[in-house]
Amino acid sequence: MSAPILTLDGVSKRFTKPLDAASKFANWMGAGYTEQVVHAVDGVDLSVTQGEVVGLVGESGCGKSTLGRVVAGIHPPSAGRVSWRGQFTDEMDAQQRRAATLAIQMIFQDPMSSLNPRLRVTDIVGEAPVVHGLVEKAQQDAYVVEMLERVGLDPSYRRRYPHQFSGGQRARIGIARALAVKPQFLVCDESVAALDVSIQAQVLNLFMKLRDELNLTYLFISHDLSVVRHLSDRVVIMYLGRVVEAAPASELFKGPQHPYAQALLANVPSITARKKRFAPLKGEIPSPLHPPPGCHFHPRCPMAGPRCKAERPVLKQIAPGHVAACHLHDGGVGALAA
Ligand SMILES: Nc1ncnc2c1ncn2[C@@H]1O[C@H](COP(=O)(O)OP(=O)(O)OP(=O)(O)O)[C@@H](O)[C@H]1O
Repeated sequence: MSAPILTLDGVSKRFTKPLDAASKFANWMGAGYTEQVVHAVDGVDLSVTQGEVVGLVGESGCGKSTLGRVVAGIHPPSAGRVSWRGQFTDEMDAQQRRAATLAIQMIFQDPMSSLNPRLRVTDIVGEAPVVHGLVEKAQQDAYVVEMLERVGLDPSYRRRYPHQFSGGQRARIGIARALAVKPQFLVCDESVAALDVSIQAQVLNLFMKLRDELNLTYLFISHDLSVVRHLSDRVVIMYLGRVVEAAPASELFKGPQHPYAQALLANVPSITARKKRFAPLKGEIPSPLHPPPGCHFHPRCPMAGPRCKAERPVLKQIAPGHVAACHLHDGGVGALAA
């Protein structure tokens, strides 16, 4: 296997929030709460190789977008390190950081809110490559035409504004804007979630065509397991800020090993129609303000034992390229480690 181009090593991201009304009231009663800390991402290790499509899945609020933003350099990690093409991002000089920022682009869910409504498409797509010196000002228009053609948009519409396009076309404008700075790695955050199913399929096909044409690598964030299954070489499952299982897509969908992954897959009718092997997921995801101790999933896990309440499971290899963080695969859930 080739060397990874992106590596996350124990990456965490915490956000501090001011006290809410309930906590302030509790303080008035003497509770002594200080600021609240959201543990959005908690000690994630991840490597991605050139040309890979990694699907990142999990319930709402588990930290997928935050992790994607750390990868794209939008959020600095609170702990741990990110390395891009063998170099730690916190050791890069300004020029190297700029190159990495251009190389890793993020495509967001809602193109309407991520495209400036006051700019014409030609400026949305063409400004950044000129600002970053990738294209001469005199070449900007021809370059925009090339980018729009690449994503399947009629370039004669380039003087229009975002609101004059359909949802699918706006998604393509967002993709053209990202491609215009010649990225190598795309973080797609729910990039097709807002689209009708038939348009989704077209945009997913475009992502795959671009991968082949431009040798792109993807971190594809989605809550939709059917989309991820269709697209990904490897799937990473997150629960409350942590990776609980990662495996080649075909292997994961055939035989998920972590009870959370099993429950998540059981919730997808298209995957479980023929075989009802696992019980669907029950209960609410706990708050990342107060994650449960030990295995974060233990309050909802049908297999949890005393060890799960006390000890954080680590990722263990189950098969080549297949890891899961569950005590069931690491000595059992029954007794506390000595
Ligand atoms: N800037 C921020 N400030 C404070 N809390 C944040 C911030 N960004 C995210 N969070 C919190 O971090 C946690 C993880 O959020 P995140 O958006 O990464 O999850 P997600 O899995 O992408 O969810 P969704 O699928 O709903 O987008 C949530 O509890 C969220 O409220």
